[in-house]
Amino acid sequence: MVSPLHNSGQAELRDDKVIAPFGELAIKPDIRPDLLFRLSARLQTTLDLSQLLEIFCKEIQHSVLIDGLSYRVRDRDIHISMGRSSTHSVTYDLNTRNDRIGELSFYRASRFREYELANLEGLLSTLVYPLRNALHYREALDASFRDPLTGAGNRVALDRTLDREVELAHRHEMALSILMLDLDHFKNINDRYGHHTGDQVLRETVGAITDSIRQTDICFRYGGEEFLILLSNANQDDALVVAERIRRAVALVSVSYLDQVIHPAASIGCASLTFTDSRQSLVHRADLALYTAKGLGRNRVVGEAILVSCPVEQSELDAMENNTTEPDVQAN
Ligand SMILES: Nc1nc2c(ncn2[C@@H]2O[C@H](COP(=O)(O)OP(=O)(O)OP(=O)(O)O)[C@@H](O)[C@H]2O)c(=O)[nH]1
Repeated sequence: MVSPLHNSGQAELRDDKVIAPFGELAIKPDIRPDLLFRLSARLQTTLDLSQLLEIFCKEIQHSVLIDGLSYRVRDRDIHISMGRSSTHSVTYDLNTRNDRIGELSFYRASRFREYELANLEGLLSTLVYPLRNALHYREALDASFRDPLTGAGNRVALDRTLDREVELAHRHEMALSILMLDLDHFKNINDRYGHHTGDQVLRETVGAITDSIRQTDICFRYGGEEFLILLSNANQDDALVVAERIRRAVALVSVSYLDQVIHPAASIGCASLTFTDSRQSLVHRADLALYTAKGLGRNRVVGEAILVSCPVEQSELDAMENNTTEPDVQAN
């Protein structure tokens, strides 16, 4: 499985596999063939990164004792740890010819001996390809839950996430709010400046939204120019504060078209989970709040308190429909 070690200190795997660099190695790995065989068979059984590393961590103990390991892929925001981190560690930068597949560190209370490092490196050779496949799988999975234009979560992701979050919030009696955001007069932006500019506005809007929320909150593209923002552990007051922050951030978005600068505006409706809410009723109330925000003149945030204390008649909404602000356009 593993070629002899070169003087350069790199262990090269057959085909295109390379683990580099290993440092000054003089000792060849001495691993029982049955262990290598079983390890590589077990690593073929899953595409889940955590499971893969768990299998690896458990199986290699037959050859090298470790207290824990940690795997990190910096540019993909992946960090998985298991076991304990101890005083002594050794870190490998894992690569195939075409992919950098992250850093793997092993921890132990006592120093690693040379022959143990040689064995670790031999064992790593069985992990490289399965790890690369698991990373590709995770990438594909991520992509299938993302809107390709804006990078926001798509409807499939929304359906799965919202059901789960509503159930969890009910079970643990935790607050949960959603914001329904719709860009104002977006059709005019498309009509005047073209779809390409419209697309750019959508992308920048999602950037402004994600910069305004916590990492645990999620932005989904609900429809064309409509977004649903899921705020975990946020009650109505929290949600209104976040919504206003988002509204302001969207108003600061600027997209250039020839000598003009387009500033979009957004209307936002908020709804917070009650004991009796289902996912559908929660979304429906956020939609109603959004509808009210549009009716009240757009470019504003409306919470449920307004719906309760100041119901807006349909006739009023219709009258207000004709009296609204358009996207702001400035000439340079
Ligand atoms: N550029 C671009 N436009 C889109 C996309 N998806 C939907 N749209 C456009 O979004 C526009 C939505 O228009 P409307 O539903 O009339 O809403 P609006 O003009 O924003 O008006 P209000 O919501 O009432 O303020 C339509 O012109 C759609 O073609 C997209 O992916 N890219």
